[in-house]
Amino acid sequence: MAYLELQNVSKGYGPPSNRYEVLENVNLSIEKNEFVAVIGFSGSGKSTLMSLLAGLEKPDTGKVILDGEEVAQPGPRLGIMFQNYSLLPWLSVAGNLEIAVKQVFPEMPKKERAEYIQHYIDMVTLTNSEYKKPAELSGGMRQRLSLARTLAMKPDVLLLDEPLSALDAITRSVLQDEIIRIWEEDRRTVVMITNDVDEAALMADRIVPLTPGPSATLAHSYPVELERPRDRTTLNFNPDFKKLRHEVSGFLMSLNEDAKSLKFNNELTLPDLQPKDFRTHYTTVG
Ligand SMILES: Nc1ncnc2c1ncn2[C@@H]1O[C@H](COP(=O)(O)OP(=O)(O)OP(=O)(O)O)[C@@H](O)[C@H]1O
Repeated sequence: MAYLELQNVSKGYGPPSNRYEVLENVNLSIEKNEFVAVIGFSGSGKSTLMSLLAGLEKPDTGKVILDGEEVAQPGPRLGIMFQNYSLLPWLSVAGNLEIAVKQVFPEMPKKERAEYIQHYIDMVTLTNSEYKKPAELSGGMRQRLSLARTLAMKPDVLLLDEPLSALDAITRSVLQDEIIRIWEEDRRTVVMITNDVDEAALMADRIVPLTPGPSATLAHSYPVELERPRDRTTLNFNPDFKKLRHEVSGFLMSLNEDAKSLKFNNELTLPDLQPKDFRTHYTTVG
């Protein structure tokens, strides 16, 4: 039996007269300890998919199942890292971590908690920024803090919504390795959204494209059968990696073409009416 599952999930927004169907009939089965990368276009419904997995949104139809039980609300087993960071603005870097750690590990002694928090601050290279508030951090620093907070809570399932998108290439590589290390050591289950095929192939066991919206759905999976540990420096020369990248990118490009032609076909045809020349019908007053 799958560990985490989306069963025929559909979700839309708006009243029936003006409904926007974001996701339609989405099915996904994830094994325990699996690392799945979902890749898709902007606005296709990736964050909506994450919110459904996290129990923050309810599907209109279908079910989300974790470990045999329906996910009805958010809980500590499902840790989501949002794209918009959702940090508490009145708390420092350390404070944002502390409130999360206290919530999940209320019994942890104070000294151990301080060390634990420092470990995560160092991991995401925010050392010496412990007392800064979120408003004093750059976008990338906020993203790293948000990642540290999600990782420190040690949820069974890590739901990462484009966790590394705002980072420079070097920090991005460091944190990619860190996420892989945590996933391997702690044997978590990970669902990560990314728009980067190379990142997905480097990190995941499986890549699942999301088709463009409206009514987006998950396409067939691409298993990533590259040996671990994966070395980013040699991966570019690996024929299996090149083949996978070519296949996934080609599929995404074909989806994009389909989406464009869909939009073209959806263009409104206006009625063939000629405007009346009002001057010939009405005389002006005065
Ligand atoms: N609460 C909401 N109410 C109404 N429409 C919504 C709501 N949340 C999302 N949408 C719409 O659903 C669609 C998908 O949004 P979503 O944020 O899930 O996409 P995304 O793939 O994560 O986008 P991006 O890549 O730009 O972050 C968009 O058209 C968006 O406007």
